[in-house]
Amino acid sequence: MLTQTRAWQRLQEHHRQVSGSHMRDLFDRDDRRMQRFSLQFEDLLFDFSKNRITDQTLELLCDLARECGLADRIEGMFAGEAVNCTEGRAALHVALRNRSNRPMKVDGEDVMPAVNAVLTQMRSFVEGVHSGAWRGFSGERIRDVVNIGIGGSDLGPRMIVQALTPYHHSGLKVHFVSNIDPADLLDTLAGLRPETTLFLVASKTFGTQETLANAHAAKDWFLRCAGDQQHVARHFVAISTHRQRVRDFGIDPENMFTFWDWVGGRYSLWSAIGLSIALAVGMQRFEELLAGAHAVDEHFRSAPFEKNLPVVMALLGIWYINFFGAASHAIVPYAQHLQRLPAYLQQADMESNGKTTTCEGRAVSWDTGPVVWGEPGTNGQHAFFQLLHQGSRLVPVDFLLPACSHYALGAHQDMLLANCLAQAEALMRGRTEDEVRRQLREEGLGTAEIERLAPHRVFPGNRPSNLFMFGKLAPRTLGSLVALYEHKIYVQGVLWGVNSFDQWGVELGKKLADTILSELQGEGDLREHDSSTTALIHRVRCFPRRSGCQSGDSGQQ
Ligand SMILES: O=P(O)(O)OC[C@H]1O[C@](O)(CO)[C@@H](O)[C@@H]1O
Repeated sequence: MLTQTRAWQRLQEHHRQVSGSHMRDLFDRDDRRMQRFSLQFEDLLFDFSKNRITDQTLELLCDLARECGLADRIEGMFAGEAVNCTEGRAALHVALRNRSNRPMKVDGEDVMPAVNAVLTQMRSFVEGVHSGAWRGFSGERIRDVVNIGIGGSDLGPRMIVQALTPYHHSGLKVHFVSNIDPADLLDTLAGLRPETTLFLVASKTFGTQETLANAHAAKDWFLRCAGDQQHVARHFVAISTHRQRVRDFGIDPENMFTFWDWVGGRYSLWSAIGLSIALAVGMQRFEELLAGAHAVDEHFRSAPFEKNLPVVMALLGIWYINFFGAASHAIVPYAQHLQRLPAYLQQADMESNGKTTTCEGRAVSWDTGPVVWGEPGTNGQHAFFQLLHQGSRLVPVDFLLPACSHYALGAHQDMLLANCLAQAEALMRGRTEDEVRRQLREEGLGTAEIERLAPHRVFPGNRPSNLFMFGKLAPRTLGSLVALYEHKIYVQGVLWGVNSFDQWGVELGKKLADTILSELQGEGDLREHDSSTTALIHRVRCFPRRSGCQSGDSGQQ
């Protein structure tokens, strides 16, 4: 039991001792604080000095990890053990980026030959599309790629493709369609020509309602132009673990890129699910992404906990969630191209650790995964930073900051950097009442006005943040960053005792949606629902939307 470990008890005591201290004083007392609480990994600097920690905090947190058997659990994951305890599966996404090519085994079988074979298949496909050897049915080159997938079959590739915009292959645009809202597919298709469009149907299970419905609609759109079913082969490829369902859909298994059940959906961007990435930036860049992640895997496996980036990231999170009661964690990249990183990490973290049952089937009596959210800076400063600075809740923040831009535009990048550093400093240091009064006096305000305004202009500070700084956002760096977060999530799952690799919590809603869908489309009696759901279904049935929308009266179909 986590809460009965010796380290946990000592951390509780330690929390009582240090929770009253202010980071401002910790910095003032120790001008080497940044050096002591930062780690360098290749191009990445991880500054975690602006946290409410001392040397002892870190020691005790590492003790907690040791008492929870973290070292064995890390090895277990790399050894292909069934760490996904409810589904009896390995979670071996690290094999997908195992650039050392050392054997990695699942059920006694080395998976590397199969992993390498798919990479070879991806390379030849990507080269074919880029060179124009792979053409559409009319003989024209492929100009647009549409990835149809959702959740892990969308968020990772979408985030990476956007993050690597400066590396995009000219002449090819990659689009993503995920939502079952007809607007998503129709808006995307509106600008495309079937003759020059390639669809990637990305679904681990090939059974996801939204993806299949969108893929069928895309195929209808394509066939309305191409006519002949045999042309589908030049325009539709599947990425899945499920060969039969791919065949049933009408995609030749020749055009299928496979992966395996030991790859979790939200950990799958490194697999063939990353085909959209490889098409966007080329296979070499994709392999650089894998290499960056692999370097982190080696670090994660070998570095002592105190110097182990993902372990330290995870322990800091646990410190705030379990000892300070933090309920959420903000991800704020100061990089427009990392716009989708918060959404990606939302799934990675919340679908992994949004659980309250331990692997042994017991209810946890401690808090688990936080609400992960965020937006790029500086936009976020003008939206939610008010609450971060002066709100009643403690929200730890991760800042991600490329020191250099791929673009040159006046002083923009320096302004971006200055804003990020200023926010982190302000969150930490705050502004005392004395400082406020002094400033207001300097501004020439009278005593009464100072008294009135001072309480509003005090910043408590002592608000924790981590900061990742790196050079330009390059594929290798990005691969490392994503792998760091993946392992952070695993470490937290291990300490909380939950299975980070299943997602039973999304099943119930999916099942109910199937039932309600047939009720919306039928006229008969409803099954038993609560009075609210029943009334809402009846309300929907009354809307004239069905004839209008389904017949495509917008003219977009
Ligand atoms: O790749 P698939 O099988 O279509 O699943 C898509 C997503 O659906 C989920 O199962 C649940 O929403 C995710 O875990 C997964 O990434």
